[in-house]
Amino acid sequence: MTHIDIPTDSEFGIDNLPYGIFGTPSTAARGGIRYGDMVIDLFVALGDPDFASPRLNAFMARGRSRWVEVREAVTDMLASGTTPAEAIVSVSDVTMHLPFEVADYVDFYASEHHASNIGRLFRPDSAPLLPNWRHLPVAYHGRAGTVVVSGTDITRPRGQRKAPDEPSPTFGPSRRLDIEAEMGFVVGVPADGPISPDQFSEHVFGAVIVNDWSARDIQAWEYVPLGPNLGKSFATSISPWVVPLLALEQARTSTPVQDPEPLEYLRESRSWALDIDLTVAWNGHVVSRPPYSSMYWSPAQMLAHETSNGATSRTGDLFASGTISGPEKNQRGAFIELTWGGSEPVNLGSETRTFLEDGDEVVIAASAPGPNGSRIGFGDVRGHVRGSDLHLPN
Ligand SMILES: O=C(O)/C=C/C(=O)CC(=O)CC(=O)O
Ligand SMILES: [Ca+2]
Ligand SMILES: [Mg+2]
Repeated sequence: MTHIDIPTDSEFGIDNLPYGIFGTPSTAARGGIRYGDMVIDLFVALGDPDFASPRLNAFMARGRSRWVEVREAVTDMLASGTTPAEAIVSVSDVTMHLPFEVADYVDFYASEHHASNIGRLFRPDSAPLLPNWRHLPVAYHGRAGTVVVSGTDITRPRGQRKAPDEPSPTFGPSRRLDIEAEMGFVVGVPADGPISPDQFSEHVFGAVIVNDWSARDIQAWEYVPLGPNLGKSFATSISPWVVPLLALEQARTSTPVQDPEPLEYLRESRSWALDIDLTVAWNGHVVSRPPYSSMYWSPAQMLAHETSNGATSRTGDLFASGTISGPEKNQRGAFIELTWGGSEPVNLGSETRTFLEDGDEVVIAASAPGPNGSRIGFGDVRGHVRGSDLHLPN
């Protein structure tokens, strides 16, 4: 039995306890909880076979009463110094894996600042926000099978690109590869129909950071009228630690005033808007600090909308917020906004950038307020851009 000491200001303290899938050179991938700079092997510590699995899906499907039970058992174990020594692994000795099998992946567009900026850049001749935007959380279906864990290299996608001044498209590596800093939410308990905003915490297990890589040249040419496809489907990265909703009580806040008042099925009795601060670092330089609290639609409203037509939900369904951009320039969560379509390069020390170059690395980190002045860390999601090495079709 071991008492684990961690720094009092750790973002992975007793009030956080996020879940992930870790492996070591001697153990296969399985479920663990992060505490300070340690990972607690939950299969060894609790003997629960759900944690012998290389994905969290079985545990996530158990539901809220089991989530509370395990959280309490781990909290008691850590507080009483009774963690079995053989269940404690240093984070520096583990490889983190994709935490859950992604069932479906839907990406929203819930930031008014992002939607207005993108509207101006993509559709300069129309009003920046389309007429539906304040009535429903706009979204598109992404590609679940290309959601990857933080640390996975991102190969520059190829595709059809056509700038407005080019007479016809060409095929080749994207010249405008971008990021999107977002938060994602994962469904634990399936549903056979609508999930009202007030049922959110019965179904949603937790949250991760998302980087929705986007090839703006491919996207701009392909997206009319059906929305993004190959410009985004090549990869979406998520952080390895799933912060349970149970750790986010102190982070709950309210959305900005929603005017017009949303239709009844989108109304929350207490909002699931969350106060989460993100940072975006490009080759080690922090270029943006997007505030999640500025999002117009809450995650409970997004899930309510996505299921409002009667569609079923599955364990592992991932839905992301959409790019998080605040009102200020240094709060924009995509480089296309930060550099205003590539016309205002950002400084990275001795270099400048508009879009991503091969070899670049992007790290998005996030944290939220916890009890008694503590911070709840999400860790980070990182990705390194590799040159395109796919064959060109003839
Ligand atoms: O407005 C458009 O045509 C496209 C918007 C996006 O690229 C946004 C998207 O993926 C959703 C988001 O991240 O907000
Ligand atoms: Ca996106
Ligand atoms: Mg993507």
